[in-house]
Amino acid sequence: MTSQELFEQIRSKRSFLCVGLDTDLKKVPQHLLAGDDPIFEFNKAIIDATAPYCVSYKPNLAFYEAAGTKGWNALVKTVRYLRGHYPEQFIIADAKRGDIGNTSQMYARVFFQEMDFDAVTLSPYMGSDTAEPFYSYAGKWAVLLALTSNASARDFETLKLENGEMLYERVLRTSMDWGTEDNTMYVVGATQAAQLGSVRAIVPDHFLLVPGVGAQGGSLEEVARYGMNKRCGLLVNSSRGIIYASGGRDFAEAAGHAAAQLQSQMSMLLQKAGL
Ligand SMILES: O=c1ccn([C@@H]2O[C@H](COP(=O)(O)O)[C@@H](O)[C@H]2O)c(=O)[nH]1
Repeated sequence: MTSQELFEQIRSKRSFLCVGLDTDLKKVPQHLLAGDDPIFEFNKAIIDATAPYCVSYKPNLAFYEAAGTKGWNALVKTVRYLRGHYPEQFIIADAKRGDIGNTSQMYARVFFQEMDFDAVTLSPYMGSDTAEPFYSYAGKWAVLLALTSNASARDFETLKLENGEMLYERVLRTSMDWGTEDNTMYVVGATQAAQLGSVRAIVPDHFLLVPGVGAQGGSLEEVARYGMNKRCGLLVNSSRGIIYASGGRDFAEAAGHAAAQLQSQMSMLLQKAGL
């Protein structure tokens, strides 16, 4: 998918919502646990309930890997289900990978060839050769961690370098030449909205993946105010706030309701920006 196609999806659905599929067996409603594949059944119900209100899904790999072989199989089925039933959705593997070149080639093959994700999150800190293999797949995206949503982001990401720029700013400046606006996105936490102006000064046209609204307390309005560009340029993720809106039999309906509420706010923000 190109950035223009993603923008067209955002405009037509009046939403820049990315639903996080952080499916934890301990939080899956009791009545699903007796089935053969509770993780997939949970995801399928969440997807069917939320798809009208979002343009993207982001399974976080940790939740699937933690469930072993069953978790991995459920992830494969989830991606296939999305591709088969909702081909317009942009699917992000939140895997935070990145390793020496030949190992990164294997990661790229898993996520882009074996599983057909659109994008993978990467840690850029080992340098350009760790991201390069991901760029050899046409139409696929690298989503580089820039300024993350957690409080300890300040341990390294906001450290000042010798010329006064912060480390995450150097990451943006250096890595913007690794790819293009059609295959590179950056992760910036919603809890870091005050820094979005500096981010946009460096990467005005790139898409940003913004986690941290909902459970982490980030403000959607502030993210839009400081981060939106002329083609929206934002995918705002919410995971727990949507998929665990209810822990009962009505979990999917409640998730649909939570997603619809965010979509309605996003629609107003898009309108306000003239998009
Ligand atoms: O800076 C980051 C990078 C990734 N994440 C991930 O996004 C979701 C957020 O989940 P919520 O339940 O909506 O808080 C989760 O998968 C994180 O690992 C992030 O939060 N911050």
